[in-house]
Amino acid sequence: MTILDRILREKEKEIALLKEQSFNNSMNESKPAVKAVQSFRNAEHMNVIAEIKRSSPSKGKIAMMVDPVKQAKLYEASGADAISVLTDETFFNGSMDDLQAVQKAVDLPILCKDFFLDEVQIDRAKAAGASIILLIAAAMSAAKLKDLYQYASDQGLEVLCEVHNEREMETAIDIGAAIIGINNRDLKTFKVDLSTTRHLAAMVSDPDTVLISESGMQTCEDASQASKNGAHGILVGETLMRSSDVTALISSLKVPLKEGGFPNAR
Ligand SMILES: O=C(O)c1ccccc1NCC(=O)[C@H](O)[C@H](O)COP(=O)(O)O
Repeated sequence: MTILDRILREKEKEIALLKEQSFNNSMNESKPAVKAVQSFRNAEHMNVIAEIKRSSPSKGKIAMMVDPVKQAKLYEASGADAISVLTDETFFNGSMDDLQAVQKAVDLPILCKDFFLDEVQIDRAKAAGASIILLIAAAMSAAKLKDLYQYASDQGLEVLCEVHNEREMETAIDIGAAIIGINNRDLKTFKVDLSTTRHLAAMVSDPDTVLISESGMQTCEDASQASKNGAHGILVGETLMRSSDVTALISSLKVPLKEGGFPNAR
């Protein structure tokens, strides 16, 4: 059984519990929905989605003692364009409370980075203040991906549709995903290969698609490579969490965006 299988099995239990509880959607005081990530394509510099990540299955403990609000404020002050909050408790030591606290503290769009398999999780993320959710193509059938994508869009949320291989990219394109995240980390083997972005970005021909290169980003050279490959944004977790100078790091990652977008969009 792969780590992704194990995570998804836990999620099924979490979903069953969520359905037993009833949380009050009307308590949501989230800011008005704006298509923030979709506007990434108009930027001149690389958009940085800075992640709050205490630990991970691949790296173990990263920053267990982090204060998510302090870290989020630092990200915002340093020029991050959005904040990703890992909300899974079992495998990443995150929580929905983290997301809610971060959302109240900053004005940036907030990505709820979790393993979504059901509408009830989308409702909960929205209620906590997320403006973007993640849908992982490897986690579900194409039909389910399409349904959850539609559901989240109907709720006014943006969707980062994550792919890791050609088949998943074809599915994301087929369902009309407006924002596609290319994960350089194979969620089954944990191997990180930044050339995944180059390889899969070449399949995209719709100039309106926003591409995000996810995982393994460490240096401005990595960000430049992602830009050259057509990414409009990068999602950075561990490197930022371990950095002693977040401001300098984010500034260095905001490299110029390649004119004309990704290779096939010309
Ligand atoms: O990071 C992991 O070990 C991991 C394992 C299994 C599923 C998902 C995982 N990570 C979630 C992410 O997508 C990353 O946190 C995100 O892309 C940032 O990656 P990094 O900059 O390498 O921390």
